[in-house]
Amino acid sequence: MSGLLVEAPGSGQDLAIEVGGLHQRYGNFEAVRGISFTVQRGELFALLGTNGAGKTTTMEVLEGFTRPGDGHVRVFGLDPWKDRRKIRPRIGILHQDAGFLGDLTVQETVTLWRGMSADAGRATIDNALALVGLESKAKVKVRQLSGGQKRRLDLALAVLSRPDLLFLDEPTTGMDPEARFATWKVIQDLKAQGATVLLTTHYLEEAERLADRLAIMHEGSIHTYGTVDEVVSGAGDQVAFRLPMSAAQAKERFAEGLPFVQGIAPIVTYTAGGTQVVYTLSEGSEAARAQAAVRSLLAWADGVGVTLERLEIRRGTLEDVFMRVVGEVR
Ligand SMILES: Nc1ncnc2c1ncn2[C@@H]1O[C@H](COP(=O)(O)OP(=O)(O)OP(=O)(O)O)[C@@H](O)[C@H]1O
Repeated sequence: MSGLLVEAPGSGQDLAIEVGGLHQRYGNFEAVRGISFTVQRGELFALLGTNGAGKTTTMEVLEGFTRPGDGHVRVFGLDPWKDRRKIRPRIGILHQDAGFLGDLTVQETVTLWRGMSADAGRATIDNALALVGLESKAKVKVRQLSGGQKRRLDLALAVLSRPDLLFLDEPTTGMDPEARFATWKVIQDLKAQGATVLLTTHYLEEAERLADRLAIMHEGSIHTYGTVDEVVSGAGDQVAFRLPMSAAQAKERFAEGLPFVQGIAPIVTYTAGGTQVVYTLSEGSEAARAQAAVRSLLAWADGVGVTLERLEIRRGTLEDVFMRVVGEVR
């Protein structure tokens, strides 16, 4: 499904990023295989995907570090490679690995960075450190920071010049839940002040919390995209319950297996406390369908004389969609 156009609601000058049919190669290897998407100004767009899907490669083209291969790429209407001098002052970049000098303190690092920044006047060092909660570490050497603290320093540098467009490549990797939450708040605040954000992450919850729209990439192609609600609605509802018995007891009792519901086989997981059974109803299923599934399961349970514990109808999750995308193309 490469070459899908992921259109932002706006167009033309509302767009911060336009990518159309981008192909990107490393020698004979095609890392990006004809992807298309747009990001509207002020929007937060998340690129999700498996390891090696091509997310960082795409970011590097948009950041002006790599010459685009085939296809159309624009950042604020300009060519990110040819016009990188014009674009650079307007963007902030958080790389996966910034490569700090370990002997410098946090404050010295930010000072050095600020000296190289094209628009240094827009933020003070104290502000930048306060923004990411590193004020108390100003005099600490970078090599003494924890992994999550280094990631926060990365973010301070990326936002130092208050950029119009932020590229955040896995911004919360290595952070504890509290630091991750604080970082989400920083990103939301920057967005509220008008920044456009292109984010990559392996944390699906992060995308669910932050993204206006997202795309799931795998092996160089975009396989699904849309708002979080649009993407999640493709997951289908699930009907789930627990049987109060061990795997051995369940196998003995239901020698012929658990029933199919609407032609769908259950996914059965045995745990110490019981047996979890889940049916994923097809894409776009309606409440009536889930209700009919529950009815037939209750009839089956009455027939075999078993209690369905914690019986529920639940909405599919982004994780379900992600696993299906990855599973389908394997
Ligand atoms: N400089 C390079 N030379 C050759 N191959 C490369 C180079 N950089 C990346 N690749 C390959 O291109 C593919 C895409 O890599 P990329 O870093 O863009 O993926 P990603 O989606 O960011 O992955 P991850 O989530 O693991 O960071 C991978 O198969 C990777 O091995």
